[in-house]
Amino acid sequence: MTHHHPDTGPEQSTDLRPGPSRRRLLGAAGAAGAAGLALGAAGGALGTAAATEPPTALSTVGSNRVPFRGDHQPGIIEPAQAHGHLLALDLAPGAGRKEAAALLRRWTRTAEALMAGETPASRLHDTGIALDAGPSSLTVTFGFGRTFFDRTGLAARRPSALAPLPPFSADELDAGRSDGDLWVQIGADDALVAFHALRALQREADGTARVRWQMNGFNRSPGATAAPRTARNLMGQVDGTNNPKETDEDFRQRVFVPAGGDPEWMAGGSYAVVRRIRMLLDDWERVPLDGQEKVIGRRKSDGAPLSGGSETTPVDLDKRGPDGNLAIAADAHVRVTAPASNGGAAMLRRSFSYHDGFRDDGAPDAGLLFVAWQADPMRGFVPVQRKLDRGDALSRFIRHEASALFAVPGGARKGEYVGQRLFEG
Ligand SMILES: C=CC1=C(C)c2cc3[nH]c(cc4nc(cc5[nH]c(cc1n2)c(C)c5CCC(=O)O)C(CCC(=O)O)=C4C)c(C)c3C=C
Ligand SMILES: [Fe+2]
Repeated sequence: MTHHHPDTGPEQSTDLRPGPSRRRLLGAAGAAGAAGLALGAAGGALGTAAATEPPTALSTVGSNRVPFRGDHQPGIIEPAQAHGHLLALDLAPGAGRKEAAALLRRWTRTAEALMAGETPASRLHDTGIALDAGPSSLTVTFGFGRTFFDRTGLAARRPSALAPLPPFSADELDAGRSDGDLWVQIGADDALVAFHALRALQREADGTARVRWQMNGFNRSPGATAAPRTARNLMGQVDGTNNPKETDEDFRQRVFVPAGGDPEWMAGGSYAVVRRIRMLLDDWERVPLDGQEKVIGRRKSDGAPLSGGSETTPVDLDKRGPDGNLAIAADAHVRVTAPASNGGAAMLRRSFSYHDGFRDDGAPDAGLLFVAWQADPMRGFVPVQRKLDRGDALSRFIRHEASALFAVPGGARKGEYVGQRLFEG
């Protein structure tokens, strides 16, 4: 059971998560049922000594739990968490199909335990980093890069959708921070829970796969705004508004590979395009507000389209102002990226911001760990990026510095490990 708010951006569904807080609250307050809940919540007001109180219940942030098993892997349609780690690994020399399958088995067991808020099976060696914390909406997602299939003798099963992304003229890609045999995406609303998972999973790869690159990202913390809202990126824009919605008729078709699709082992899976996009914030922040809004085609304060209405009002690309000019400029980012401008191409964007300090030139090394999900990159990211590459207004303020594409298989069903249908199908 996973949910995505029907009308709003990635950050908006703290109240829609499966089983918010109840499980932990009951655990904390003993077996007192609803009375325990009330006691747990009102404990402070009773003013009694801590020693005689049941332990204070975890807040909803810690207690939120995302199910690991299902048709799709977690970490795709759930709201992006406050903390993210992206990890790409290459198989070690000598590691092949058998070792890779064993790794996916270990990873599956550990990811399932961690997402349930349990200590992993190798608890004797657990680092203890996440002790005291609940699952905190932890999700772990696994993917395979193009090179994985050669190294494991599985080239015949490589999806054609994993063909290398075409080069784009504005690319300034760092090969060392691009691609990779294996990919792990970790998200959690607590930084220690996220790092704990990163460390546990990386250690389990010891001897089988080595870290190729690793990136850290973040989003707004749940509860930081008075009411749930779409998150902002580091340019200050409301970002995620016009994502495909789970309630859209074609949502699944756009995001997930159908059963009977090609290859069959990818049924229920999706393709993740990962781009590290640095923002030229010094240049951006010099642009006056109305200029910034023109670049995107939406108002900065509330994300409403410049064609009128509120954040969720559909964008009217034909609307003209009293001066006869297009309300949303010809090169505005939302016009260039709209499905209507790209033969219907669409993707589910689920990104993290990043900040890695300052560069030698004094500029912030900050931007977007752009993660886009789609059933087929040729009907999602590729046509849209081709169009952006020809120069939308935003291109002047960003640099694509790393790129990767991963096949993310469907969710593990009961008794299965992630990717089992690839290895054993
Ligand atoms: C190739 C795909 C895309 C890249 C790369 C990309 C980079 C990028 N985008 C923003 C900020 C915003 N993007 C917005 C909308 C939007 N962006 C894409 C695609 C890419 N963006 C799409 C498909 C859309 C939706 C278009 C539509 O149908 O309306 C918005 C507006 C709010 C929203 O709908 O999310 C913002 C803001 C940045 C900063 C960035 C690179 C750093
Ligand atoms: Fe965008």
